[in-house]
Amino acid sequence: MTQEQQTRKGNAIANTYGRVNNLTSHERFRVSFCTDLDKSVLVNNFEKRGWSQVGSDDDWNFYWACVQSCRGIFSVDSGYRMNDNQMINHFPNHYELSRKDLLVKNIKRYRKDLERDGNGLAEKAESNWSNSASTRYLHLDFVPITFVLPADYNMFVEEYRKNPQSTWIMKPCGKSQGAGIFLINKLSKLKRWSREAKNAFHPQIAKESYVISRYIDNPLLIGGKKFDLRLYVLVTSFRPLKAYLFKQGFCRFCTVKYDTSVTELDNMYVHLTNVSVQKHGTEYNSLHGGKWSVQNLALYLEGTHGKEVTDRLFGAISWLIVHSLKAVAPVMANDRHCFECYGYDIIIDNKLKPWLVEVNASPSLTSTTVTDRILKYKLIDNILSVVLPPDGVPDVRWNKIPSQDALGNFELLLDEELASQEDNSHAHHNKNSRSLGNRWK
Ligand SMILES: Nc1ncnc2c1ncn2[C@@H]1O[C@H](COP(=O)(O)OP(=O)(O)OP(=O)(O)O)[C@@H](O)[C@H]1O
Repeated sequence: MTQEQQTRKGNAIANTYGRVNNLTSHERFRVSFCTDLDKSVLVNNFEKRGWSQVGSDDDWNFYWACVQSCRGIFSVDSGYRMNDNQMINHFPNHYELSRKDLLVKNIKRYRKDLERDGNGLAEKAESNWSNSASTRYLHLDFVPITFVLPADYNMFVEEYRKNPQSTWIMKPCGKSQGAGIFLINKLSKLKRWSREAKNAFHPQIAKESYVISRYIDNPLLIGGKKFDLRLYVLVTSFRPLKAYLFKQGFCRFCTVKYDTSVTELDNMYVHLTNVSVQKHGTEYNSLHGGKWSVQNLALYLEGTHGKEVTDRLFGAISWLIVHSLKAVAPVMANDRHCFECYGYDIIIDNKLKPWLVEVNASPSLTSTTVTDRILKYKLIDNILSVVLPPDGVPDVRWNKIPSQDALGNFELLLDEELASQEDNSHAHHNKNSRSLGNRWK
């Protein structure tokens, strides 16, 4: 940032403080917003609230930023200090949750910490994956076994040799929308790729790191097709953890029937559920966009597997989300100006076990269908009413306790502050767990 930009920013902040100090009523405070994303679901929501748009170098109160801008704002070099009437939609180090390699690293550390403390959650048991006995976490086993390449190459080979029949999925850590992803079922394929990618596995010269994860090759299929779940989770604080789950998630279906044969291994229309991949397929239907609401999924599952099983699955999904957040909470910079809406990608296997595939810090706000647009508009509307105080003016001094009405389609997933205020927090947790399965209805 240039000297001049810094001075302008400093003035802007001083102006805002001045305005706040003289504020006698909400009417006198015109909220100004700034956004890097030209999305109607965002801008319409801001304008509906009577907010006015300003540039990022101006005096903003609410910034819906892309992660790059956010990095700039929080960088030490920028010298930027936010005032009490400014809020932004990312935590400074959200990548601890949203980067594929860091998510796995944090979950591994979380399990180890719990194990060291003798916590029952870290209980282990012998498991039989692909007929080879190994020890697995009983409860905290919700992320497919993953290694970071090139760093963990030797560990990966060791694991691979235990189950040479299994399939693995390679994903570049810094990309999204299915870019650069491929499946492998032979070590030789990985070695060939490494040679062709010019020393991709040489730690000193590797340009990009990858994660390699066990491929969930037994996904639950509906109509013979693979799908994943996109759920939205809003976090308003990491310490204490306050998280909300949006009840209107959806399933994203592949356009081509699932097929595990080797000949289809490179067919991404069979294996990757990303809309950005599927929309290029000849079978893509732009009316429904290959999507199903999570409510439809629940009804389908209740019909095919029964209510109890369905409730248990949704309870397990909520549980998985809570523990992924707890895993990163200690390392998150808990800046009170920040909130974040994460896009959780979950695959359900044919034993109805949910697996966490990825967490997105900037879930797509592009609408591929009319239903999509309505859903995303509502999502933003509800996010705003949860993160803002009742008068609608950004203020980080607010106690962050939204009213029941303000939640809209969000449901409280976890509020550690509230839980610790309960006389018996254990009883509170059990009460919470029991209701988890019902929160999607
Ligand atoms: N371990 C796995 N087992 C089975 N399928 C997987 C696995 N990991 C990823 N996939 C499939 O690949 C798709 C892309 O994976 P992922 O979401 O991790 O990558 P991405 O390119 O970063 O996508 P996004 O645009 O959501 O960020 C998933 O939506 C899922 O369908």
